Amino acid sequence: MTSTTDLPLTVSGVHHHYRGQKTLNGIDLTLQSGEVLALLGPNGAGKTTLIRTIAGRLAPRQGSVSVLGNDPCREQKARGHIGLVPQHLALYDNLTARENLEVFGQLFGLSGSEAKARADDLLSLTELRDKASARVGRLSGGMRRRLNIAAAVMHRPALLLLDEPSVGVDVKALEGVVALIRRLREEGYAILMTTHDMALAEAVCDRVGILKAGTMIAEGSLDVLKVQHFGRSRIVEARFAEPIEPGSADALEQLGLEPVPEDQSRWHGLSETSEDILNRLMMLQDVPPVSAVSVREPGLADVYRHVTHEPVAEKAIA
Ligand SMILES: Nc1ncnc2c1ncn2[C@@H]1O[C@H](COP(=O)(O)OP(=O)(O)OP(=O)(O)O)[C@@H](O)[C@H]1O
Repeated sequence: MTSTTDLPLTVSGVHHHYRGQKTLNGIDLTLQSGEVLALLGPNGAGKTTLIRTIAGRLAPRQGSVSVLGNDPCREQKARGHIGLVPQHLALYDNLTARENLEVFGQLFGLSGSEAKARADDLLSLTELRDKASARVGRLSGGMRRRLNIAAAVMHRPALLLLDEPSVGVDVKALEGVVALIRRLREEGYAILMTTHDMALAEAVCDRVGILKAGTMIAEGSLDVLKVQHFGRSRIVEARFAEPIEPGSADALEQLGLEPVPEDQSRWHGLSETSEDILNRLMMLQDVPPVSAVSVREPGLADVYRHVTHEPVAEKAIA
């Protein structure tokens, strides 16, 4: 059996509150080396509070956090096992990419020559070699995000915490961030990231945790969560030419459909045998014309909507 001392992260019964308002309500979590866990949840769910607690920036009111057997709040040694990339990037804009990495290396206790060698390796890993001498202020959002991730692993921590790694990164540049997270996972980093971006989470995570009002309401691999919440059913979705008026909603609800929370012209429901529902949908009168229908396997966005009863963020897909 793996003990707490071997694991990059063990969170046990963590509670936190701000001025009497509960923000974390008994969180349990473990993370193995080479595993990526995406922490999802609506605004204010407690994701950043949990990341800050794990990083040792906030003390839990109750419960404990262990990083390779050390408490990040009390033991400096634990902080040496953690790399943190905050949502708002922490880089020196007037220094070059290479200089930034070297400065971070020295802050983490590497010697000058160690920091140089490690910066070289990480410039290659992040595909920023040709930008090594460029000032950070001149780099794109995606490049800066990759560089900040590199800075956070200069000292080879066991645990990497990424708070909203897609912020400031456009859709195309996100591929570079995805590739980097995958490479770091292959190198054995345990990675915990918060995100609102379902596509990013689906692309890189081994497990998902969904927080709502400080409670972990779902946790597991995406495959397990899909079976738990949808069994063998698939998602049937109809897109209408116009939003549905209240008077037409009954007919759709009788088919077992409900509006997609973030888009009232899309209605969806679960079905094991989709043909029947599709035929009945086409026969409906007094509803606007159907412009598209689809039948698909549930994805992370569907699991998220199902357990949180909240819309998925705009940028997310499906
Ligand atoms: N410094 C603070 N003082 C008081 N309340 C706070 C503080 N920081 C966060 N909170 C509250 O704690 C709760 C959890 O906030 P947190 O930032 O952890 O959520 P989040 O899931 O990261 O949200 P988002 O997705 O919007 O970043 C919220 O109700 C928030 O208002």
